[in-house]
Amino acid sequence: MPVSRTRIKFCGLTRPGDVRLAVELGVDAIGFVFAAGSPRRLEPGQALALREAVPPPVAAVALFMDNPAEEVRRIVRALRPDLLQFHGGEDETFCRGFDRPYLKVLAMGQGGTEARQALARYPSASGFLLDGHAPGQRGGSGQAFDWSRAPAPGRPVWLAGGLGPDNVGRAIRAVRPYAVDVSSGIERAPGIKDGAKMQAFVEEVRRADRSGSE
Ligand SMILES: O=C(O)c1ccccc1N[C@@H]1O[C@H](COP(=O)(O)O)[C@@H](O)[C@H]1O
Repeated sequence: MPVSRTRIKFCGLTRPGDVRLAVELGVDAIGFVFAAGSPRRLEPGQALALREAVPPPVAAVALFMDNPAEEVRRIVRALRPDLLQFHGGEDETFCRGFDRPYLKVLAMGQGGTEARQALARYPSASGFLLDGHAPGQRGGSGQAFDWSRAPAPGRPVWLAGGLGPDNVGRAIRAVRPYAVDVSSGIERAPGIKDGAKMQAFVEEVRRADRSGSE
């Protein structure tokens, strides 16, 4: 039986060495944060240097949370990301206005969005990223949610929120997502990734993929 491969996205990288290691480990996507107030937010010059360290076919993802359209446009023009990720209250018209495929994030935390209704509001989304925070809160906080509430939208699901080497295997077996996304679970401090945790995360994903095909 063929091994189905769960894609991996590492997010919130701020150092070229972390980007290089992520590429060596074989991750599929690397996320750069432009959300205001985030400790992982990049300045434009820093972001360009990091983006240049992401070779095809690894995807560079630009993450926004209610940023003004003009700022998103400026970053898209300068960085040429492969994919956008919208974490805030952005509507469908906003999300599809930048000529790039995008993921819409659904806040799955307590009191969170009624996921099924939200899915229908974004027909142009390339996929949905399920995060553990409540609506209006920032992501990247390491909060998991009850995976049994994960919807099956018929479009790719990127599972996020509180994942790490210790629970990503269980998460994959519970949700069978297209991709898993991690930030704080592979960090030593916000924006400072930990090489051993990055490697352990990738190994656990591969292990879960192998066990799923047995
Ligand atoms: O990382 C941030 O600071 C951030 C800020 C605003 C919105 C989202 C943010 N992070 C993203 O949230 C998910 C889950 O992160 P975690 O693994 O639970 O720490 C991921 O996509 C982060 O990049």
